[in-house]
Amino acid sequence: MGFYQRTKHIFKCILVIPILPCVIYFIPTYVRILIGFIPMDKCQLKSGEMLALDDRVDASLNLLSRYDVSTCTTWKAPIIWEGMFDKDIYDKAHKKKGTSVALTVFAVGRYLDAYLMTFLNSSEHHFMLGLPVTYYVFTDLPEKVPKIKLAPDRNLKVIKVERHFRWQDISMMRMKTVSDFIESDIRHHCTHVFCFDVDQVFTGRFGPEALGNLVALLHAHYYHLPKKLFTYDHNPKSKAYMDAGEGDFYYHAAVFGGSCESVKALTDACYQSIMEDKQNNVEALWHDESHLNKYLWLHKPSRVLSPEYCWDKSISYRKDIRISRLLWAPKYYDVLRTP
Ligand SMILES: CC(=O)N[C@H]1[C@@H](OP(=O)(O)OP(=O)(O)OC[C@H]2O[C@@H](n3ccc(=O)[nH]c3=O)[C@H](O)[C@@H]2O)O[C@H](CO)[C@H](O)[C@@H]1O
Ligand SMILES: [Mn+2]
Repeated sequence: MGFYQRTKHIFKCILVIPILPCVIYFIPTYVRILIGFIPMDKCQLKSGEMLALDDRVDASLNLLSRYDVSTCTTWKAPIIWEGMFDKDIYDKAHKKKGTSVALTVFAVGRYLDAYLMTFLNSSEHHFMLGLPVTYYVFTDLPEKVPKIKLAPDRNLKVIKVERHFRWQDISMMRMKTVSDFIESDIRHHCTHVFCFDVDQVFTGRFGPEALGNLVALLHAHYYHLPKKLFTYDHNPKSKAYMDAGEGDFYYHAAVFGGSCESVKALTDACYQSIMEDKQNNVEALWHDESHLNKYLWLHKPSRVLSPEYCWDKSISYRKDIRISRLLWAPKYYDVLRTP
C-alpha cells in the first residue's frame, strides 16, 4: 500500500469511528418516527350511542373528535383518547354510582426501593381523584413500604408475599395473588380493580373514563404496527399460543383492570395457563403478557385504553399522543432483577 492509500485508509477509519455510534443511535429513532406515520384503522361508528355500551355514560363519547387514531374496536368497544370525553361527565357519573377502585401493585425485592414511593406519590396526584381508592401493595418487605400521605377516602393495605427466585415467576405469579385477593378482600370493598406494574409514574389524569367491565391497554410500541409484527407467543406447546393472523391488538400487561368479577376471571384463566405451561416445561415468550394477550383475544375487552395511559418517552415524538398520563420509569434490569 502506497503512502497516499495508507493515509486515505487511516482517514476512513478515523471518520467511521464517530459515525458508527451516530448511525446506531439514530436508526432506531428514525424507524420509530416512521412507524408513527403508519395509519391506524378508523372507527366506523358515527357516535357514542352506537357503541356496545360498557356504561351509559359512554354514549357521551365523541368518536369523531380524533380523526387521526382508532377510537373504537370492531366489536364496538371504545378506545379512549384525549379529546374524546368530557371528564366532568365521567367524574360525576361515577361519584353518583358509588364507584370505588382497588389498585394492586407488586413491589418485591429491590423494586420496592427503586419505584414504590414515586409510584404511590404520583398516583395520589392523578389516579381516580374524587373516588374512594384502596391501594393493595404486595411485597416481601412490608416494613419498608414508605409512609405516604393519603387524601381522605383513600387507603393503603400492605400484604406480605413470598419472593419467587426468578423474576419471571415474580411477574407471572401476580395473577394468582390478585385472584385470591379479589375473592377474599377486594370484591367486598371495591366495585373495580386496576392492576399496575410498579415501574411507572403517573403524570396526568387517569380518571374514571378508564373504568369498565374489562379494560386493556394498547402497548406503546405496537399500536401503529401491523399484526404480523406483534410479539404474541407462537410456540404451539404453550397455552399462550396464537396462530398467525389471530389477535386484535398487542396489549401491555403493565396495566389492566375491570370489574372485580371480570378481573378475577382473567387472572384465574391466566394463572391456570401459566401452571399448565409449567407442567409441560414451557414458558410463554413474554410470560404473563403472552397469556394476557391470548385471554383478551378470546374474551374481548369492553374498553381499550390508548397508549396515553402508559407511554414510553423513549419513543420519540408522536403527534397522536396529546397527553401522557402514566410514563414508563427507567429500567435497571441488571441491578434489580438479580436474585
Ligand atoms: C419490554 C419488556 O421487557 N416487557 C416485559 C417485561 O416487562 P417489564 O420490564 O415491565 O417487567 P417488570 O420488570 O416491570 O416486572 C413486572 C412487575 O413485576 C413486579 N416485580 C418484578 C420483578 C421483581 O423482582 N420485583 C417485582 O416487584 C413489579 O411490579 C414489576 O413492575 O416483563 C414482563 C413480565 O415478564 C412482561 O413479559 C413484559 O412483556
Ligand atoms: Mn414493568
